Amino acid sequence: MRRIPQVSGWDQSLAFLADPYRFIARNCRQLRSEVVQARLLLRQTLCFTGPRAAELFYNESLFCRAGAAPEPLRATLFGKGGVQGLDGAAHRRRKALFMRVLAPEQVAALVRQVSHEWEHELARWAEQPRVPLYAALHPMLTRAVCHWAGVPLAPAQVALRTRELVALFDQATGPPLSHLHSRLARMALESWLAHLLAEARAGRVELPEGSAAEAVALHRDEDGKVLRPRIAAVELINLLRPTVAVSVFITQAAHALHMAPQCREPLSDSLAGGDMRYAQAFVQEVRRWYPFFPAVAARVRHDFEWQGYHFSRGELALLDLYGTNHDPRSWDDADEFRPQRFLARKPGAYDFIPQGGAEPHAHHRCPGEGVAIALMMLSLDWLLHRMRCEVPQQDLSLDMSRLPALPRDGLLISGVQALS
Ligand code: HEM
Repeated sequence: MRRIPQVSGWDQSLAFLADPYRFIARNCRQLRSEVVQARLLLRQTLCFTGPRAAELFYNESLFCRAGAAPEPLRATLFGKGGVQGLDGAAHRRRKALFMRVLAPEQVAALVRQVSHEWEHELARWAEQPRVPLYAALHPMLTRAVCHWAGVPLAPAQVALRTRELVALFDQATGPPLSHLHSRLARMALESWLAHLLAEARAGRVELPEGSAAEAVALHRDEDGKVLRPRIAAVELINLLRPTVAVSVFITQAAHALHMAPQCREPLSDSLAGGDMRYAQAFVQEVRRWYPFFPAVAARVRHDFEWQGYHFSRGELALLDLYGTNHDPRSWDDADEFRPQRFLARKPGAYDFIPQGGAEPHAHHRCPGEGVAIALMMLSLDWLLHRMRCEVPQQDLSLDMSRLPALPRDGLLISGVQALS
C-alpha cells in the first residue's frame, strides 16, 4: 500500500488561510498526487483535487457529511441541523424541499423581484458620486429574497437583516472579531426566523401561500414531524443567505466585464438578441475562473482503497473546488478567462464544480445554481443595457486571501445613470 503524501511542516493551517484557493492544488502538484495529507486546524485532513477525486468524493457509500464541517463554520455559514450535514435518505428527503422551492418557475419569480430592485436602486445610485457595487447589491438582494420567500421585512429592518445575512458568508472566516460578529448574526437571524415560523404554525402569522417560508414551515422529515423551529430557521436561512451571496458572483461578473473588454460586444449582442449561448458561456466562465468557495468537507464513511492508498473510517476530507475548476487535465489554458471554451463543450459533473459536483437531487451539489446563473444574467443585462456607469481608478486586483475573494476596493462604479 502506498503512503499518502504528507505536506511538510507541523501544521499547515496558516498556509491554508494565507492562500485558501490554491493551497490544495499547489501541494498536490508538488507531491504529484491527486490526494495529499495536511494538518489543518490541528487535524490530519485528506486534501483531494481534480475530476477523478471529485467523482470519488461524491460517492456516498465512501464519504458522508455528518460531523464533517468544522464547528466555526457550522456556527456561522451553515447553521446546525441543516441539510448540509445530513446523509442518505434523510438528506434526500430534506433536499427535495430545496429542489421544489427552487424549481424554474420559482427562480423566475425571484428574478422578477431582483429586477424590480435594480430599477429602484439605480435612482439612488445615480445620486452618489461613487457606489461600491458589492456592498450596494446586498440590501437589494436581501429585500428581494425576503419578499420572494414570504418573509416579512419592514423597511426599518432592512439594514440590520442585510448586515446579518452578509456577515454569515463574508465574515465567517475573518479575524476573531469578524468571526464573532458572524456567530452573533446567526443567533439573531435564527431567533427571528424561528419565531416567525412558530407563529405561522400557531396561526398567528399568515405566510403567503406557496411561498418558500410556508414550504419550510410545513416540511416534514422522514419521521413525519415538522422541523423544530430552530432547524426550520436554519433551512430558511439556507435560502436567504446564499441568494444575498450571489452578490459575489455579480461583482465578479462586472469585474470580468471590465477586465476582459473584448467580451462586452458578444455578451451585449447575446443578451439583447435572444441567442443566450454566449451569455451562458460568459456566466459559466465567471463561475469557473473566479474563486468563491475553496473546498467542501466530508468524512470517510468506512475503510477503502483508491489508487493504492488506504483511507480509514472517520478521516476528514476536503475536495478542492477552485483547483478542480482550474485543473489543466480538464481545462486548456486553465488560468485564462475565455468564455468561448463553454461554447464548445458542456460542463461535466466532476470537472466544473463551483457549486459542488455530481447531481443536486441525490447529492450535496448546490440546489441554487439556477438562481446564481439567472441573477448573474439579469445583472449583466442591467449593467450593459439599462444603465450607464464608469469604473473609476481603484485597486481592481483580487484579494485571494479573502473568503470570498473580491476586488480589493469592492468594485467602485461612478456616474451611474439609468437608461430608459
Ligand atoms: C452564490 C453562489 C453560490 C455558491 C458559490 C454556492 C456554492 C455551494 C456549494 C459549494 C455547496 C456545497 C456542495 C457540496 O457540499 O457538495 C452548496 C450547497 C448548497 N447551496 Fe449553494 N451556492 C450558491 C448559491 C446558492 C443559492 C442561490 C441557494 C439557494 C437559494 C443555495 C443553497 C444551497 C444549499 C441549500 C446547499 C446545501 C445542499 C446540500 O447539502 O445538499 N446556494 N452551495
